Amino acid sequence: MTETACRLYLVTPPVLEPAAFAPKLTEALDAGDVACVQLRLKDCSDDAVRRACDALRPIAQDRGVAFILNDHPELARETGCDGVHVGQKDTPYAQARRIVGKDAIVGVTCHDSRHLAMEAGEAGADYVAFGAFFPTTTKEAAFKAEPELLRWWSELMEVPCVAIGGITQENCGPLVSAGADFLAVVGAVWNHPDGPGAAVRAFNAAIAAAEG
Ligand SMILES: Cc1ncc(COP(=O)(O)OP(=O)(O)O)c(N)n1
Ligand SMILES: Cc1nc(C(=O)O)sc1CCOP(=O)(O)O
Ligand SMILES: [Mg+2]
Repeated sequence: MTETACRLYLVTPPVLEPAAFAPKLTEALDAGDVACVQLRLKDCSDDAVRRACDALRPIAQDRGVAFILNDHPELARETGCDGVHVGQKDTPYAQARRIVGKDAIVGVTCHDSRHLAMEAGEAGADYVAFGAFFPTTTKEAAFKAEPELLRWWSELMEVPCVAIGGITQENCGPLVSAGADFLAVVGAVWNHPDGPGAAVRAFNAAIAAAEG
Protein backbone atom coordinates (compact mmCIF):
# COMPACT_ATOMS: atom_id res chain seq x y z
CA MET A 1 0.00 0.00 0.00
CA THR A 2 1.02 3.63 -0.46
CA GLU A 3 2.96 4.97 2.52
CA THR A 4 1.58 8.20 3.91
CA ALA A 5 3.49 10.88 5.81
CA CYS A 6 1.25 10.53 8.85
CA ARG A 7 1.00 7.01 10.26
CA LEU A 8 -0.98 5.08 12.83
CA TYR A 9 0.46 4.38 16.29
CA LEU A 10 -1.67 1.79 18.08
CA VAL A 11 -1.80 1.81 21.87
CA THR A 12 -3.21 -1.31 23.55
CA PRO A 13 -6.15 -1.27 25.94
CA PRO A 14 -4.97 -0.71 29.54
CA VAL A 15 -6.19 -4.18 30.60
CA LEU A 16 -5.86 -7.22 28.36
CA GLU A 17 -5.41 -10.95 28.40
CA PRO A 18 -2.51 -11.66 26.01
CA ALA A 19 -3.88 -14.88 24.45
CA ALA A 20 -7.25 -13.27 23.74
CA PHE A 21 -5.73 -10.01 22.53
CA ALA A 22 -3.15 -11.59 20.18
CA PRO A 23 -5.63 -12.32 17.33
CA LYS A 24 -7.05 -8.79 17.59
CA LEU A 25 -3.58 -7.32 17.27
CA THR A 26 -2.84 -9.60 14.33
CA GLU A 27 -6.07 -8.53 12.63
CA ALA A 28 -5.22 -4.85 13.12
CA LEU A 29 -1.67 -5.16 11.82
CA ASP A 30 -2.66 -7.26 8.80
CA ALA A 31 -5.33 -4.75 7.76
CA GLY A 32 -3.11 -1.87 6.68
CA ASP A 33 -0.33 0.52 7.52
CA VAL A 34 0.63 0.74 11.21
CA ALA A 35 3.97 2.19 12.28
CA CYS A 36 4.06 1.25 15.89
CA VAL A 37 2.34 -0.61 18.74
CA GLN A 38 2.61 0.54 22.34
CA LEU A 39 1.88 -1.98 25.08
CA ARG A 40 0.20 0.16 27.74
CA LEU A 41 -0.84 -1.97 30.69
CA LYS A 42 -1.84 -0.15 33.84
CA ASP A 43 -1.97 -1.51 37.38
CA CYS A 44 -0.45 -4.90 36.70
CA SER A 45 2.63 -6.76 37.87
CA ASP A 46 6.00 -6.79 36.13
CA ASP A 47 5.47 -10.48 35.39
CA ALA A 48 2.16 -9.74 33.68
CA VAL A 49 3.93 -7.09 31.56
CA ARG A 50 6.66 -9.63 30.68
CA ARG A 51 4.06 -12.22 29.64
CA ALA A 52 2.21 -9.70 27.49
CA CYS A 53 5.48 -8.58 25.85
CA ASP A 54 6.45 -12.16 25.09
CA ALA A 55 3.05 -12.87 23.50
CA LEU A 56 2.53 -9.63 21.58
CA ARG A 57 6.00 -8.32 20.68
CA PRO A 58 6.67 -10.95 17.96
CA ILE A 59 3.32 -10.21 16.30
CA ALA A 60 4.43 -6.62 15.76
CA GLN A 61 8.13 -7.15 15.09
CA ASP A 62 7.53 -10.02 12.60
CA ARG A 63 5.53 -7.50 10.55
CA GLY A 64 8.13 -4.74 10.70
CA VAL A 65 6.07 -2.78 13.24
CA ALA A 66 7.94 -1.23 16.17
CA PHE A 67 6.90 -2.53 19.60
CA ILE A 68 7.16 0.02 22.38
CA LEU A 69 6.51 -0.50 26.07
CA ASN A 70 4.82 2.20 28.13
CA ASP A 71 6.33 3.34 31.45
CA HIS A 72 8.93 0.55 32.01
CA PRO A 73 12.39 1.12 30.48
CA GLU A 74 14.02 -1.78 32.37
CA LEU A 75 11.34 -4.21 31.20
CA ALA A 76 11.51 -2.80 27.67
CA ARG A 77 15.22 -3.62 27.51
CA GLU A 78 14.85 -7.00 29.21
CA THR A 79 12.02 -8.19 26.93
CA GLY A 80 13.47 -7.02 23.60
CA CYS A 81 11.08 -4.16 22.90
CA ASP A 82 12.07 -1.56 20.32
CA GLY A 83 11.71 1.24 22.82
CA VAL A 84 9.84 2.86 25.66
CA HIS A 85 7.35 5.69 26.12
CA VAL A 86 7.74 7.83 29.25
CA GLY A 87 5.49 10.53 30.66
CA GLN A 88 6.31 13.51 32.84
CA LYS A 89 5.71 11.52 36.04
CA ASP A 90 7.64 8.45 34.83
CA THR A 91 11.36 7.69 34.59
CA PRO A 92 12.99 10.89 33.30
CA TYR A 93 14.09 10.88 29.65
CA ALA A 94 17.86 10.79 30.35
CA GLN A 95 17.55 7.83 32.70
CA ALA A 96 15.24 5.99 30.31
CA ARG A 97 17.76 6.54 27.51
CA ARG A 98 20.61 5.19 29.66
CA ILE A 99 18.57 2.07 30.39
CA VAL A 100 17.34 1.23 26.87
CA GLY A 101 20.45 2.39 25.01
CA LYS A 102 21.18 4.77 22.21
CA ASP A 103 19.58 2.72 19.42
CA ALA A 104 16.19 2.20 21.10
CA ILE A 105 13.18 4.46 20.58
CA VAL A 106 12.35 6.78 23.47
CA GLY A 107 9.16 8.85 23.25
CA VAL A 108 8.10 11.50 25.73
CA THR A 109 4.66 12.84 26.71
CA CYS A 110 4.64 16.64 26.47
CA HIS A 111 0.91 17.34 27.06
CA ASP A 112 0.17 20.79 25.53
CA SER A 113 3.61 22.26 26.29
CA ARG A 114 6.02 23.72 23.76
CA HIS A 115 8.60 24.01 26.53
CA LEU A 116 8.43 20.33 27.52
CA ALA A 117 8.60 19.32 23.87
CA MET A 118 11.66 21.46 23.15
CA GLU A 119 13.37 20.06 26.27
CA ALA A 120 12.61 16.49 25.20
CA GLY A 121 13.62 17.09 21.60
CA GLU A 122 16.91 18.73 22.57
CA ALA A 123 17.65 15.91 25.01
CA GLY A 124 17.33 13.38 22.17
CA ALA A 125 13.79 12.02 22.32
CA ASP A 126 12.79 10.13 19.18
CA TYR A 127 9.33 11.67 19.27
CA VAL A 128 7.27 14.03 21.38
CA ALA A 129 3.60 13.31 22.14
CA PHE A 130 0.94 16.02 22.48
CA GLY A 131 -2.60 15.59 23.82
CA ALA A 132 -5.31 15.16 24.62
CA PHE A 133 -6.81 16.56 21.40
CA PHE A 134 -10.35 15.34 22.04
CA PRO A 135 -12.32 14.03 25.02
CA THR A 136 -11.29 10.48 25.86
CA THR A 137 -12.78 7.78 28.06
CA THR A 138 -9.58 5.70 28.06
CA LYS A 139 -7.95 7.78 30.79
CA GLU A 140 -8.45 10.98 32.73
CA ALA A 141 -6.58 13.45 30.58
CA ALA A 142 -5.68 16.61 32.50
CA PHE A 143 -4.39 18.55 29.49
CA LYS A 144 -6.01 19.78 26.28
CA ALA A 145 -3.97 20.30 23.12
CA GLU A 146 -4.94 22.14 19.94
CA PRO A 147 -3.99 21.30 16.33
CA GLU A 148 -2.09 24.60 16.11
CA LEU A 149 0.55 23.10 18.43
CA LEU A 150 1.22 20.37 15.86
CA ARG A 151 1.48 22.96 13.09
CA TRP A 152 3.96 25.05 15.08
CA TRP A 153 6.05 22.04 16.06
CA SER A 154 6.17 20.41 12.64
CA GLU A 155 7.08 23.65 10.88
CA LEU A 156 10.00 24.35 13.24
CA MET A 157 11.31 20.99 14.41
CA GLU A 158 12.64 17.80 12.86
CA VAL A 159 11.70 15.53 15.77
CA PRO A 160 8.46 13.69 14.91
CA CYS A 161 5.29 14.52 16.84
CA VAL A 162 2.54 12.15 17.96
CA ALA A 163 -1.06 13.29 18.56
CA ILE A 164 -3.11 11.39 21.16
CA GLY A 165 -6.44 11.58 22.94
CA GLY A 166 -9.91 10.80 21.63
CA ILE A 167 -8.76 10.51 18.03
CA THR A 168 -11.20 8.81 15.65
CA GLN A 169 -11.45 8.12 11.94
CA GLU A 170 -13.95 11.00 11.79
CA ASN A 171 -12.05 13.70 13.69
CA CYS A 172 -8.41 13.00 12.72
CA GLY A 173 -8.31 15.10 9.52
CA PRO A 174 -7.32 18.42 11.12
CA LEU A 175 -4.50 16.73 13.07
CA VAL A 176 -3.11 15.19 9.89
CA SER A 177 -3.39 18.54 8.06
CA ALA A 178 -1.66 20.31 10.96
CA GLY A 179 1.38 18.04 10.62
CA ALA A 180 1.03 15.14 13.05
CA ASP A 181 3.56 12.47 12.16
CA PHE A 182 1.66 9.79 14.06
CA LEU A 183 -1.88 9.36 15.39
CA ALA A 184 -1.89 7.37 18.65
CA VAL A 185 -5.18 5.60 19.18
CA VAL A 186 -6.78 3.24 21.70
CA GLY A 187 -10.59 3.21 21.70
CA ALA A 188 -11.30 3.99 18.05
CA VAL A 189 -9.39 0.86 17.04
CA TRP A 190 -10.07 -1.72 19.76
CA ASN A 191 -13.73 -0.72 20.29
CA HIS A 192 -14.62 -0.35 16.61
CA PRO A 193 -17.98 -2.09 15.94
CA ASP A 194 -16.61 -3.85 12.86
CA GLY A 195 -13.37 -4.94 14.53
CA PRO A 196 -9.79 -3.63 14.65
CA GLY A 197 -9.06 -4.51 11.01
CA ALA A 198 -11.92 -2.35 9.78
CA ALA A 199 -10.77 0.39 12.15
CA VAL A 200 -7.23 0.41 10.73
CA ARG A 201 -8.53 0.47 7.14
CA ALA A 202 -10.81 3.41 8.00
CA PHE A 203 -7.91 5.30 9.64
CA ASN A 204 -5.63 4.67 6.67
CA ALA A 205 -8.35 6.03 4.35
CA ALA A 206 -9.00 9.07 6.56
CA ILE A 207 -5.28 9.88 6.73
CA ALA A 208 -4.89 9.56 2.96
CA ALA A 209 -7.94 11.79 2.41
CA ALA A 210 -6.58 14.47 4.76
CA GLU A 211 -3.21 14.43 3.04
CA GLY A 212 -4.95 15.00 -0.27
C1 LIG B 1 2.05 8.09 22.43
C2 LIG B 1 1.69 8.37 23.85
N1 LIG B 1 1.44 9.63 24.23
C3 LIG B 1 1.12 9.91 25.49
C4 LIG B 1 1.03 8.90 26.43
C5 LIG B 1 0.69 9.19 27.86
O1 LIG B 1 1.81 8.90 28.71
P1 LIG B 1 1.72 9.30 30.27
O2 LIG B 1 1.45 10.75 30.38
O3 LIG B 1 2.90 8.76 30.95
O4 LIG B 1 0.43 8.53 30.76
P2 LIG B 1 0.18 6.95 30.79
O5 LIG B 1 -0.03 6.51 29.39
O6 LIG B 1 1.41 6.29 31.35
O7 LIG B 1 -1.02 6.76 31.64
C6 LIG B 1 1.28 7.59 25.99
N2 LIG B 1 1.22 6.54 26.83
N3 LIG B 1 1.62 7.35 24.71
C1 LIG C 1 -2.88 7.14 26.97
C2 LIG C 1 -3.36 8.51 26.71
N1 LIG C 1 -2.56 9.61 26.91
C3 LIG C 1 -3.19 10.75 26.65
C4 LIG C 1 -2.58 12.08 26.81
O1 LIG C 1 -3.27 13.09 26.59
O2 LIG C 1 -1.38 12.12 27.12
S1 LIG C 1 -4.79 10.52 26.12
C5 LIG C 1 -4.62 8.85 26.26
C6 LIG C 1 -5.72 7.90 25.94
C7 LIG C 1 -5.90 7.72 24.46
O3 LIG C 1 -6.93 6.80 24.26
P1 LIG C 1 -8.10 7.05 23.20
O4 LIG C 1 -7.52 6.95 21.85
O5 LIG C 1 -9.07 5.90 23.48
O6 LIG C 1 -8.72 8.37 23.51
MG1 LIG D 1 3.32 6.94 31.74
